[in-house]
Amino acid sequence: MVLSSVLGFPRIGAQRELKKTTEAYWAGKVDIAELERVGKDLRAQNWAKQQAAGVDIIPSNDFSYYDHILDLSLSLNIVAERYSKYNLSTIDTTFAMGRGLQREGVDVPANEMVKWFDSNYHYVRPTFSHSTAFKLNNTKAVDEYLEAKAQGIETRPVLIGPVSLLFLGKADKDSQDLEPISLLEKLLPIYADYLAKIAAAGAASVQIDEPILVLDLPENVQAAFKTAYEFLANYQATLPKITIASYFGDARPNLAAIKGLPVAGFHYDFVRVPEQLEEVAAALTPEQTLSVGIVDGRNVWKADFAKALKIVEAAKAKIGADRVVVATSSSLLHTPVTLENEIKLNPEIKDWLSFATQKLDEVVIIAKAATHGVESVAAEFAANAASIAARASSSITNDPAVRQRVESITADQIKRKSAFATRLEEQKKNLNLPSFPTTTIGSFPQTKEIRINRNKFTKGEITAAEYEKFIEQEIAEVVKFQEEVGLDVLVHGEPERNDMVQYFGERLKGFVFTQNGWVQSYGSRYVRPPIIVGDVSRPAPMTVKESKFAQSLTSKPMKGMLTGPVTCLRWSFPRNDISPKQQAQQLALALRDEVNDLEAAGIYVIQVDEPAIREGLPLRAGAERDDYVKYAVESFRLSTSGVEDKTQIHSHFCYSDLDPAHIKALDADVVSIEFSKKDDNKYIEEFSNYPNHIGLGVFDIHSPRVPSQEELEAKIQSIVGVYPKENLWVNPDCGLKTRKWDETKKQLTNMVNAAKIYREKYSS
Ligand code: MET
Ligand SMILES: [Zn+2]
Repeated sequence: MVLSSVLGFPRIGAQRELKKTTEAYWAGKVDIAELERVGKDLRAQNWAKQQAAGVDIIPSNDFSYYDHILDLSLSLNIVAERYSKYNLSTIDTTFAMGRGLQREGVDVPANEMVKWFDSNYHYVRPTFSHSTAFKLNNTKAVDEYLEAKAQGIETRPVLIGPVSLLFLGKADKDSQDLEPISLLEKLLPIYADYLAKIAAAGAASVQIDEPILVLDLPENVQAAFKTAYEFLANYQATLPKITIASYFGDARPNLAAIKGLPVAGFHYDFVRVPEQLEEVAAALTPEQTLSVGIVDGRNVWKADFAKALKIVEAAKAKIGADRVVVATSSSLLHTPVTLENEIKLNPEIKDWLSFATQKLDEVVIIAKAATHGVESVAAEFAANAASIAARASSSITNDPAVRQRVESITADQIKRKSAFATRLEEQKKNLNLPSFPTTTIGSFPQTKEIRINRNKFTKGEITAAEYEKFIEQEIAEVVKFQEEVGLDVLVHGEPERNDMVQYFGERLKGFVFTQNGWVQSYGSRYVRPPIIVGDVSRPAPMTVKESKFAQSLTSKPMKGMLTGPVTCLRWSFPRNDISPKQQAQQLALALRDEVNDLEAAGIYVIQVDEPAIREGLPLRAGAERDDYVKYAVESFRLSTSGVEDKTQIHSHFCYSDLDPAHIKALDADVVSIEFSKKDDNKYIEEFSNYPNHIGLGVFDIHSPRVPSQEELEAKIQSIVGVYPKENLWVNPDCGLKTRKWDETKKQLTNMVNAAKIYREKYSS
């Protein structure tokens, strides 16, 4: 019998219940009991849903109020003294580590937050130091297992594995010489103890995620798998059966490191890399099971049942039905909760889609077909085949004019007219900026008022003219504020944008939108990625009106603000019927028209944000990665190279460890990079010979905390020591949309004043 399995389910709730309560808790509007009640409710619903769908292996401990990696850090006491010294409750420590905390007697910044592999989820990076003393602080996984059991549902707890936990963490400030993986032997007994408690509670098996198996790993990390899992196998107490889960890529290069480990089975992602079946199956011992991840945990398209079944059948043929499990490729955390409430979607397109809830059925149906034959689910298979065929032949997906334009892209289109040095001279004349110019990354606080008005407009309660007037007022306020505080390159504040990708998607042909398709990005920040269904083009200008209006209010340069082609692609659900490269090129051409239109309208500083460029980088070195870098860079250049030398192109990056070579290749005149939480010296040096101009973020915009002017001066000082000062800009890490106005005012005032100190210091 082939069992069905789910690696994790979205925890946010179909109506974003988790966000609403967490934010209410932060605002002091609900107490911890209410927060926990909502959490419990969500878990109960998710388990019940999976049970009702007939899923055999249902996960628990996939729930989190903020981030599941952070939760494990707390459970294992990976909590720096700067947090633990306040003796906050577990949940408040979690939030302090996730988002920083500043209130009476407490002032502590957040831990670094980084991309979860190549997804748009972010985890809070564990920080290890010589003084890290692992111990079991709580038994979250046990508690949630028992909670499900009390509901009559047997679950398989999920934990991040010890090797990945260490490897994905970093050395804390006070212990920069520490290599976290060296702590493995200290961590293992605590980890084993945790597993023993899970077994004692009655759990027969656990899913241990070791997602780093799809990365290029140093030898000592490869060797750590053997150390870890042999230790666990030999532990004095009984532990649950372990399935090691890998996802998002190719595990083959690390197969030697896990082959023969004393565990019950392995899970691999066959949506991403179906070719790995042969080798990973051959590496199993005769008792080990193979969990075949075949229903896409990362995208919204219906699984192709026939294609999926073929892979499952191939696995069966190799190792026998009883050792095969049909599973989601990864946790479903990365997909929206359900398609049921999408009443506005074009029914033709809706029929091509499958969200987390629908994917439960897919896993169950494919497992059934693998167990009892396709006849047992004949109707489901027939309907699926019809839907797959309908999409392949639909006119929605193909626009010959767009295809033609992509075909005719020339080398000249991906090159600015002159080299940077020449452009710089033109820009100096055109823009007349001081040294250490200050700017922001684009968005200003998205206030309740903005959201209310946008909602009213969407619902038709106010007219387009009324809404436009409201937006103009907002822009005017933001411009006025920036002039008062003394910023040099202004922005219009992006009040008209619900989201930096959605806004563009709504104005481009080829995208569709959901009403409730939210996916967690980090903490209580969720995004509703647009879905690219067809060839992309720009019917009309998208941002010119707002930027032009903003420029009319000030004599300072107004920065136009666009989301780059790769980011539009990465933060949407992409098509799986044409290549990502083709989609990026289509987007780049549409954006090129917009950039040129902005310039024609008198906007001479234009920022094209590419925060997602890093996350798209294939996880391993090799041809696929080289190819990505090439088309990602070319798409950016295609969108920005149509302008004159005097027009200054900015780009912006946040969240992740970037490769300076890739950023350099974009040839933007100015780049801004998230930086404030990177206190390690190596980051300061990383971009120090960057040839064009650069602004390293001086404060964390994810935190309500207001750094003092002195703190910001110290930040600038640390940069000035290493970088040519005439190349430097001063800016925050990223946009301010999630901040409150009072925080923003204080933060920017301190930032501008700190920059002025340096401007004076070096003027002569
Ligand atoms: C995630 S990058 C965000 C850039 C955008 N221009 C903003 O300021 O919001
Ligand atoms: Zn950003």
